[in-house]
Amino acid sequence: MLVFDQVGYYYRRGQEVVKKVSFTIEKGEFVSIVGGNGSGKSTLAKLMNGLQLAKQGSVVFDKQTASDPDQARNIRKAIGLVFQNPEDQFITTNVTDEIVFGLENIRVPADEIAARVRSALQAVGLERYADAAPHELSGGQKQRAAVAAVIAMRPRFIVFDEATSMLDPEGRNELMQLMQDFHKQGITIVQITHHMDEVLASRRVLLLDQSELVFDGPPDRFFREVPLETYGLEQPFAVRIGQQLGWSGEATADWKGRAASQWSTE
Ligand SMILES: Nc1ncnc2c1ncn2[C@@H]1O[C@H](COP(=O)(O)OP(=O)(O)OP(=O)(O)O)[C@@H](O)[C@H]1O
Repeated sequence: MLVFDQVGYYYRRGQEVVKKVSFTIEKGEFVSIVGGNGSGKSTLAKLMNGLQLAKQGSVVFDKQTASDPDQARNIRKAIGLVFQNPEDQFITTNVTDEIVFGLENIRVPADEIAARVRSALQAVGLERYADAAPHELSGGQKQRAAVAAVIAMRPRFIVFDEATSMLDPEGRNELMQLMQDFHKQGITIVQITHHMDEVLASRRVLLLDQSELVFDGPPDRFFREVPLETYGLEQPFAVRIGQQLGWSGEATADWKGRAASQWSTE
């Protein structure tokens, strides 16, 4: 569905920030992308939806090639991006206008817009905040408004780029729950995260290190095989607590399972 083939990218010639990265993400997957600071995760997110174009290799989504400007427009419509700071995403002065702006941009017919706004607000639980200004919202609500603007465009695929990182625990939980809900509805989810607890909600982990893809596999293998500290990553909270309390690997594994089931779709 989304195919990266030997993708390379640099902002300045000679300083590659994505090096020969290849992977395929199938429809309906829930994937985490992790890696240390500056390893190239955000650049990868922008390459996914055609915001940036590969300098080497190719990015193809459902037979649309990102290097073709017309096809890139289709990719941008199909793949939504949610960023770290919802403040950066607000362009208008209230929640409804924000959603409408995106819909007009992709030329949704005028008679369809009101219904799309309603269902997007409902999806994120912000029906009562349709007329609110961004400063009237909490951090979590702002991020949910940003998600509403993306979901209203009916994307088939959403990339969350450290979207939980500025939220308090309640806001994080709400956003993780939304990701799970969208995933259940068949939307492909990619989350970029520094929180290893959040990785447990996904089914597959891609690890970037110094611009290269160095691991691609399920979370249980990731936590078993990858020396996280080497890559500037921390063990999930439950695992750290288990270690500090001197629990056995078995007990820790059990806690990992319980932490995962918090967000599990099964
Ligand atoms: N607009 C830009 N112009 C020049 N260099 C950039 C630009 N954006 C990112 N970089 C550089 O590209 C490299 C990869 O950055 P990127 O933001 O993709 O990494 P990241 O893994 O998302 O980092 P973090 O976890 O810190 O957000 C870094 O060295 C960064 O400084």
